[in-house]
Amino acid sequence: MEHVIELKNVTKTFKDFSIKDIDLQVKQGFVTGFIGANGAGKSTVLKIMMNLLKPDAGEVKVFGHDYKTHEKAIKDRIGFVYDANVFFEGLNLKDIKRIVAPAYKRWDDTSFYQYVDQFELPLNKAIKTFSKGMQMKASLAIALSHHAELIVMDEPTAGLDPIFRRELLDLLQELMIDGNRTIFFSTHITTDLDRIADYIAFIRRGKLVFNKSVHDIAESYALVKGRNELLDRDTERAFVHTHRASTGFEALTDNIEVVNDIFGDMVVIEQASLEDIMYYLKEGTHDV
Ligand SMILES: Nc1ncnc2c1ncn2[C@@H]1O[C@H](COP(=O)(O)OP(=O)(O)OP(=O)(O)O)[C@@H](O)[C@H]1O
Repeated sequence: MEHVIELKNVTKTFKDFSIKDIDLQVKQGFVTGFIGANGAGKSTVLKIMMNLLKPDAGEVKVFGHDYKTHEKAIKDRIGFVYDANVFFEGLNLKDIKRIVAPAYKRWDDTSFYQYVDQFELPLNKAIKTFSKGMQMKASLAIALSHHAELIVMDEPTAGLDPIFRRELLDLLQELMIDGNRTIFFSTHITTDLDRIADYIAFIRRGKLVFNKSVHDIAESYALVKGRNELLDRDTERAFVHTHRASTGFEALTDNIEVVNDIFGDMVVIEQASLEDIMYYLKEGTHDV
């Protein structure tokens, strides 16, 4: 099985927003980061992947199976982490463990208590008294304690302090040593992705712009800087988006060869960060 998650032509329409015709395949054994501006549709896609939301049209397959026939078997193999209150607020972590553990075939108590210890979580305090970061850690401890092959997370590092954030990324990297595991997570913190992501999926206004390896992204995109006089209607076509300032222009290209042909050494070409790519593609003039 090459792809653990496959979305085909997935569409979901809300009153003021829609997910349009999403085709997305998540590769097994890799970490894929899911990025996009606020309101681009990341949580909606994650919920569709988790069968918490039904698409209006299209196909969703996880581990090659359909939720209609294999919901329990699929969920057994996924650890899902998100920041909304998944748990009954009045309960403590011990109670929650008692409720959740029997639902999983491969629940591992030792692992659970190890994470509780490592994340310094109190077992007997009501979840509603937990800080946002502690709630995320609790959600993680549960998700990681049943040997999930697929870990799906909605902004797992949001609300975490920088030290724990780094520890979490290290932990996720350790989990990936088992070559069968797959991680798919959304984030706004692109430096997290620089640390651990193999693939990046980028969504803009409900449409998937790309799903590429970090290597391909580094090869495809570049930031170009030069004097404004170099720009005209023709030369500007080499760019996805151009930003002019009084001191000169800065632009994103997805075709470095063409930029080299047109401008030669009259421009400076630099590697584009994920943040640059997100910023320029947000306003981009054409799809890629
Ligand atoms: N149940 C719903 N009913 C109506 N509109 C919804 C519903 N759920 C989400 N939306 C709308 O869909 C759009 C996308 O929301 P979504 O939460 O998927 O974005 P996101 O990319 O996860 O954003 P953020 O980065 O801010 O968390 C938003 O405009 C939101 O208001």
